[in-house]
Amino acid sequence: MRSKVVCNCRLGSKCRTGVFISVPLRSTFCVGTSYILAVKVSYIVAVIMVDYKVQGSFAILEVNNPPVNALSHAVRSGLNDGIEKASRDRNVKAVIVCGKGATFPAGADIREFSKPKKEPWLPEIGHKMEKCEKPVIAAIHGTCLGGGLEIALFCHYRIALKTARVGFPEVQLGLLPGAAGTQRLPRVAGLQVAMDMISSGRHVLATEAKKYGIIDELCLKAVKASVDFPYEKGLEMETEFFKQLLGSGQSKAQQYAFFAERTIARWEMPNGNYRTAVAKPVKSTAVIGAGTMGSGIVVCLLSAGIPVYLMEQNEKFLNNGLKMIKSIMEGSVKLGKVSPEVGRKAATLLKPTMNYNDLKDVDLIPVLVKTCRGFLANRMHGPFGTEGTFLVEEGALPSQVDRVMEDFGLPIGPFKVRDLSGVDIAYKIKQEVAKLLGIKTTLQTRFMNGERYCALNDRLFHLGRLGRKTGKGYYKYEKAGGKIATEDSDVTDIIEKHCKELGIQRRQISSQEIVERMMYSCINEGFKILEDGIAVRPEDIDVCYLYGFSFPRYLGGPMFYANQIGLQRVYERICYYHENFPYSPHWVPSRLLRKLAAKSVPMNEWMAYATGSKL
Ligand SMILES: CCCCCCCCCCCCC[C@H](O)CC(=O)SCCNC(=O)CCNC(=O)[C@H](O)C(C)(C)COP(=O)(O)OP(=O)(O)OC[C@H]1O[C@@H](n2cnc3c(N)ncnc32)[C@H](O)[C@@H]1OP(=O)(O)O
Repeated sequence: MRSKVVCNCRLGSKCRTGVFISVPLRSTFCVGTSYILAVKVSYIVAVIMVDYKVQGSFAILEVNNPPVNALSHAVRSGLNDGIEKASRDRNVKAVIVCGKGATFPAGADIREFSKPKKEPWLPEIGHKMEKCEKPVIAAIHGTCLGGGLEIALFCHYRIALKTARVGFPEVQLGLLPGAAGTQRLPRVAGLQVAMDMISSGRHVLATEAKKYGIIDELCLKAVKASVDFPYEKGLEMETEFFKQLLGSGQSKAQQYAFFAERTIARWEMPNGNYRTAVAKPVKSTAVIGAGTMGSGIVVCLLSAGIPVYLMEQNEKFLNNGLKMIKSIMEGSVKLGKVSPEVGRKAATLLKPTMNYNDLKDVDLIPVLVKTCRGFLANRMHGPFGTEGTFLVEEGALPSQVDRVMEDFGLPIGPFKVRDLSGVDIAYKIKQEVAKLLGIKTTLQTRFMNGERYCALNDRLFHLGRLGRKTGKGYYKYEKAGGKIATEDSDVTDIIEKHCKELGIQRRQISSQEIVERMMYSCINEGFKILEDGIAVRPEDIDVCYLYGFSFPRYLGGPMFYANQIGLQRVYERICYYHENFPYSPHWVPSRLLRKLAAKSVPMNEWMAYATGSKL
């Protein structure tokens, strides 16, 4: 006589599933519940992530791997077993593949990319589905992405909810679809649609996707193979390209960026955290100051459909700000960043004023903090800007520095940025510091408060070269307010005159030195920021750079970039520059970096050394 089995699923003794898995010393679970059998003893006994059910003459393979049903090894094994079982079962006439909960599988399990690879592979499972003599139907809802879409493309039929989204976002991870997507999508949707979907990834603007040169090229080659070669050969080529990309630093950085964005959302503060925080409705706002930053904030608020007062004391500045906002909003509509409707509505939501009384009932006034050292982004970017100017003083030209940094991956070089934000802004910030220190600078000043000082920017300011707005700054422009930067021999003359007056011997400066001095100086500051507890993890800094400075995603962020270079190397170069430039405090090596470099600490353990005890 069989003893009665009590199942540990939600139904307990009422469970009538009849197929059980025993977990030694612990429990018994039925197959087909929504439970994932992961036993928290020293080993995992069984993991079921595809529920197999037969309803009438349909076998249902329901992927059950919350939250996004990623195609982990356990899911792949479940799908593989499921399709074999359904093929054998005489009562089954058709097979449905679907996802439980929020979505159809949203792709391969990205976390597994950095682990030892385990069969069965997706293409193998897909081919089993395709060869199955019974119709296999993908029932799609939610986000059917990457490997999920590839599975769907292997099925004989695809049905989807109207609200479902499909796509190949691999490009955002520095990859291409690796389970026949590049071969099957063109056959289903045509070459043009396939190329567009694969190279844009749908989640990125096409303009950004263009930056992923190598991926574009491999995507193109793989998709082209779908027309030039038989399916098997095309598949072989796709696998080869996928492996190449998976091993690339670019893909690793993009995978890191994906998880970093999610990690930083789990913030903790002394008074609460991301779970306990409650959003307050914001119905009206005000921004004080119609300069570049204020106008930028207004644009963000208007794009989110929030009414905003723009407050300025000076009418001319107010009108300039309004013009700038109008032009940015129009540009955003043109680029498809905001819808034409939002663009039209923006005009009604924006209320210019010169009267503080208008602001008395608004819910929110963003505060622009004016501190010289800054908190995170500005503090790290300080050395970056300073080193740029020093490089020019020593022998580089602004256009050379910009070109090198743009080649490195920045969307716009530091001197073009300075022309954009205004040479006068940089000048006034320096003057405020000098005033605080009780120092009066001249064009001959080389040290301020014991630190190296470069007065080149001051020279441009005094010559009225304030940047784009005056039609000339570090570059010349087609007109005041123009956007086309052209090298200007007058700037070279100004730099040479400056060096001659101060007795500075100019020298050839290599691209490597430019990248190192620009990047390592701000990375060093980044480690000091971690040391000071201003950022709680390197991901905070990296995401700040990805969004705040459009740092190239394929480098992950400055801290990830440092990790990829190797902390030992970065530390050595910082020490070298510290020796050569002892009057620049940003080259004093971070203690945290020294410790991490000496012990080769992996990035996910850095913060254990930042808390003081190990420092
Ligand atoms: C060397 C030998 C090699 C041999 C190779 C030969 C065989 C080749 C086989 C290759 C197979 C390739 C298959 C395929 O082509 C490649 C891929 O599929 S890559 C993955 C593509 N998919 C994606 O990039 C989707 C990423 N996810 C999202 O965009 C979003 O998460 C979402 C699905 C739109 C949902 O968004 P939200 O609702 O906002 O939820 P979150 O984003 O917050 O996510 C919730 C939670 O889930 C985690 N997560 C999401 N997606 C994945 C994933 N694909 N893998 C792992 N984890 C994922 C996310 O991190 C969140 O968790 P948290 O980080 O908060 O803990």
